[in-house]
This record gives sequence, C-alpha cells and structure tokens, in this order.
Amino acid sequence: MKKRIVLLPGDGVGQEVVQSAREVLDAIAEQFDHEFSYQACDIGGAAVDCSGTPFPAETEDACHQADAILLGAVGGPKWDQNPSHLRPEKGLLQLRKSLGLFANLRPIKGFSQLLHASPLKEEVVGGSDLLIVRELTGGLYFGTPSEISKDRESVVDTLAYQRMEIERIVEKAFQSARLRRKHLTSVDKANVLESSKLWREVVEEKKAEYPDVTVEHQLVDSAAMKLITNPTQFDVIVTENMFGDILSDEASVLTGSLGMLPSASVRTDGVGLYEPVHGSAPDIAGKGVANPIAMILSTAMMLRHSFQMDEEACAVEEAVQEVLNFGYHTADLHIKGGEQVNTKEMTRHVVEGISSRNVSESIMSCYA
Ligand SMILES: NC(=O)C1=CN([C@@H]2O[C@H](COP(=O)(O)OP(=O)(O)OC[C@H]3O[C@@H](n4cnc5c(N)ncnc54)[C@H](O)[C@@H]3O)[C@@H](O)[C@H]2O)C=CC1
Ligand SMILES: CC(C)CC(=O)C(=O)O
Ligand SMILES: [Mg+2]
Repeated sequence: MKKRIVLLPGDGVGQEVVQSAREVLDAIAEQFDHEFSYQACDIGGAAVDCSGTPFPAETEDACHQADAILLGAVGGPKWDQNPSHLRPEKGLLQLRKSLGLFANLRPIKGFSQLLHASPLKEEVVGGSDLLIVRELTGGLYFGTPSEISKDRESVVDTLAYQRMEIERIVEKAFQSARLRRKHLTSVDKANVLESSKLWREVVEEKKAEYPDVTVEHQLVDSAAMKLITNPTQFDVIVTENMFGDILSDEASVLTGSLGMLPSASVRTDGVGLYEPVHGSAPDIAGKGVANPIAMILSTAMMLRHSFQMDEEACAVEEAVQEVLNFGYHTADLHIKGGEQVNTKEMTRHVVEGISSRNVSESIMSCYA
C-alpha cells in the first residue's frame, strides 16, 4: 500500500523521536511490502525561526494533503517570551483546529515489566488500562477573548463550548467505550462551571443511545485523586480540553513515564495526527536520551486508525513489548536487572524486533 506521511518533528526531543518513528516505519514498509513517502515540514519554534510563524501555510497545505501526520513536540525556553501569536504551542493548536481534529485519544496501559517503575504501589497500578478521550479543538485553549490588558493589570481567558462540540466528543467516547469494557466516566466541574453543566446534560441525553454502556460523572478534582489511588475503576474517561490535558500527564505516572504515552488526534473521518502526549522536554533535548516509545506507539496508532493496518500496528507494539522483556529501557525508566540504553539504541532494538519477526506469527497482543 502507498501512503503519504507528513513528519512534523517540531522542537526539542520532537526532532529525536520523529526520527525513531521514521526508522520504525521503514522497517514496517520493508517487512510488509508497503511504500511510505515522507514529507518533513516545520512547525512550532523551528517554524518561527525559519518562516516567522509557528504554522506556515506550506505546512498546513501539506497536512491537508497527507494520508496521516506524525508530530514530535513543540516549544521550549527559546520562545517562552514570544508574543502569543509567535508561541510554538500556537502552531500546534492551529494545526489541530485547521484539520478539525476534535478528538484526542490517549490510551494509558502499563507494561507489566514497568510496574515497579511507577512511584505508585504495584498493587494500585497493576491492571490499570484506560483511555482518555479529550476534546481537542474547544475550551480554554481556543476561547475568545483571551488577552491581557495593556497595563498588565487584568487578564481574561474564555472557556466556551457549543452543544455540537460536546455532542460529537461524547459520541466518540461512547463508541470507544463500546469497544472496550463499556464503562464511561465523564469528568467535569459541574458544581461550578456552566460549560460543565451543559457537558453533563449532553452526556445524560446521549446515554439513552448506548444502553450497554454504564455511565458515571465525576468532578475533576476528585477524579484526579482517584486516577492515582484507584485507577482500575476507569475504562474510558471523556473530558474537556484542559482537564484532559492535565489528567493524561498525571495518568502517565501509572505507566512509569510520560515518555510512554501515545496519542491520536482524529475527527470523524479523514486524516489523523499522531503525537506523543509529552512535550519538547527541554531538560533532556539534544542529549540523545529521550524515550522514543510514546512516539513509536503513536506510530502504531497511525497504522491502525488511519491505514487500517492492524497487523502492522501489532508488529510495532509487540516489538516494544519484546524490547522491554529483554530489559532495555531509557533513562526515564528502570527495569530490574535491565540495561539502560539511549534513544538510538532503543529505536534500533524495536526495529530489529520488527525485522526479525515472522510475518505469519499470530498476533499476541495489541496495545490500543
Ligand atoms: N504536544 C506538544 O508539543 C507539547 C508541548 N509542550 C511544550 O514543551 C515544553 C516543555 O514542557 P514541559 O512542561 O517541560 O513538559 P514535557 O512533557 O516536555 O516534559 C516534562 C518532563 O517529562 C520528561 N519527558 C518528556 N518526554 C520525555 C521522553 N520522551 N523521554 C523521557 N523523558 C521525557 C521531561 O524530560 C520533563 O522532565 C513547553 O514549551 C511546553 O509548552 C508541552 C506538552 C505538549
Ligand atoms: C499546546 C498544548 C496544549 C500541548 C499539550 O500540552 C497537549 O496537547 O498535551
Ligand atoms: Mg499536555
């Protein structure tokens, strides 16, 4: 199969982990006889430096024509003082909005080898397997007005949602729950926010269409606590943009590292954007030590969701599983008796796992 993939490395460790994704895709193409063509484009701080904007028109055009997009991360201290329209993060928000990618799927499933890599007790973390369905193109990150007064004495951000925006993400979450353990937790702040009251109302209306799915509502503050004290109570969590952003970084603790969490940003049909949950990690950028697994698992999500390449996605996930079985891990993790490796070595081990695989092997496990 022929596929056009746009690569958006962005900034910091984004550059390093997108290179890993490309090597993994090359191995998949060779093993399964596909033809992947790549177009690398600028976004974020790199684009501000080259073109004076975090989301150049050429990048936007390329993304609209692609079969799928892989993004590393954007941002870093170099651009922290930029005015808001020249912030790298703005480029990513514009990309998501331009493509209408309203649903961000963030699976959180720990690997058994990494149970003790979490600071939480093994008996708490064990068996946790959840999916955060985060609304991605509305809420506080997109509301207007969003401005600071000239005298810098007052500031406003706006949390706005249209009913339609809530309905479509809630539907996506119900559909996802149907394919999993059929339990949906809607997380909001309905004791205070009008947007959350409408959110809760929409969930209540929609649940009649999904009688096989059990539904509960939780307030975001206590949900944040339960996520790390009793994570196995969750199957699918649906929530608005900023709550989902924060809860998913928190949930990464269950897996041992933020460097383990993949994501897919999708709409009802069409192109998808696949991006790790983590950011540009300026504290380790350029050192070659970043964990590439979040990006590699995002690549597996791309194969499955955008290209319907289930076996190929499983091959990537199984190779990651195998590498961890051998005890290889990057510096953000620890495996008892294992060996610490850098980004390139980790990637090479995953690539070797894919290349040495017998294509007729049965599918052992699928990550998401
Ligand atoms: N999707 C994106 O492009 C995102 C961009 N950002 C941007 O990234 C920059 C840094 O933000 P932070 O709050 O520091 O969050 P971050 O996610 O970049 O890093 C948080 C911590 O996790 C570690 N970490 C992250 N990814 C890792 C990986 N692959 N391997 C090993 N360790 C990893 C980092 O070293 C750091 O200690 C900011 O400019 C922020 O706006 C933040 C989140 C998402
Ligand atoms: C630009 C930010 C909203 C990126 C981020 O933290 C995320 O999407 O998780
Ligand atoms: Mg985030």
